[in-house]
Amino acid sequence: MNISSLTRYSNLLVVPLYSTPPTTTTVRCSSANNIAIEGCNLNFSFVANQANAVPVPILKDCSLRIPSGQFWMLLGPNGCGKSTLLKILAGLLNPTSGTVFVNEPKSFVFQNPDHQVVMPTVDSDVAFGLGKFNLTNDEVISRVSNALHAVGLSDYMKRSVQTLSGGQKQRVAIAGALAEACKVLLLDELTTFLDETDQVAVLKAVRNSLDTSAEVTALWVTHRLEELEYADGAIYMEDGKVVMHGDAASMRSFIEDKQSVYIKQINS
Ligand SMILES: Nc1ncnc2c1ncn2[C@@H]1O[C@H](COP(=O)(O)OP(=O)(O)OP(=O)(O)O)[C@@H](O)[C@H]1O
Repeated sequence: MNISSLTRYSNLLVVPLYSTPPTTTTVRCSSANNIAIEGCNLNFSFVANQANAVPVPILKDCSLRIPSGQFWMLLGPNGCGKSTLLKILAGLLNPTSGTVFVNEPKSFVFQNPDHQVVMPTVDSDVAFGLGKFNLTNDEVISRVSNALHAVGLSDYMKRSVQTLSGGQKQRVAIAGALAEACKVLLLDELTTFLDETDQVAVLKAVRNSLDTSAEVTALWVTHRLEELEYADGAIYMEDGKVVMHGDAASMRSFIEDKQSVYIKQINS
């Protein structure tokens, strides 16, 4: 199922990146108009249980800024806070402090492909969210067909969703968001449950969706570093903090440096 048109956002705040020390990146809030996703000084804490109401900090002063029309990845080890940050950007969680701006409409696609599809056939699922737009039948058909084309599923229009692979279901969910003219796709570890062929197909579908429409921006949570080759930029988190924020080439060398330090440590 797509959660589309989530409405909570703060005022537009924006930000040039300023020069960065070697292992951390800081994003400063100011103003710019080509930014699709922005978080400024986001903190988030959970209260673990009512008996012990001491908040546990999960996100620590996280800032990020993603230009319109780009495919960015949110990387980092298990438990560092990626999904929490994504849910705050989606409006599914409220930050303890800090501000968020995300272009509307936005759509959140979940990790489990079986939670994505609600209708019996591919075309009816993609059309599911279009009822609110008061479109003619021809407009609905055109939107569904263009969206399925963008994700490489033009030949699947009349297929039963029950017969789709996990990756195909993810692509149907993305097509549903595109059909609704969604401007921001927030994608939470979509490749976790998929085999390698499906993983690549979903990545290519997102890449192609952005290449087809300059209006769409995507943020993709993953811990698979090899997926970086499809991205324009990336954010690397550790222990609730954003430690690197930059284009894909800078991120690759940052991660290679990190890996070589780690290899030296385990060999010494
Ligand atoms: N509802 C919750 N209550 C308490 N702690 C939580 C809750 N949800 C997440 N956490 C904790 O917050 C931290 C960050 O979790 P999050 O799911 O954002 O990390 P992640 O980087 O997405 O991890 P993964 O890659 O394993 O999915 C973890 O330590 C997790 O245990």
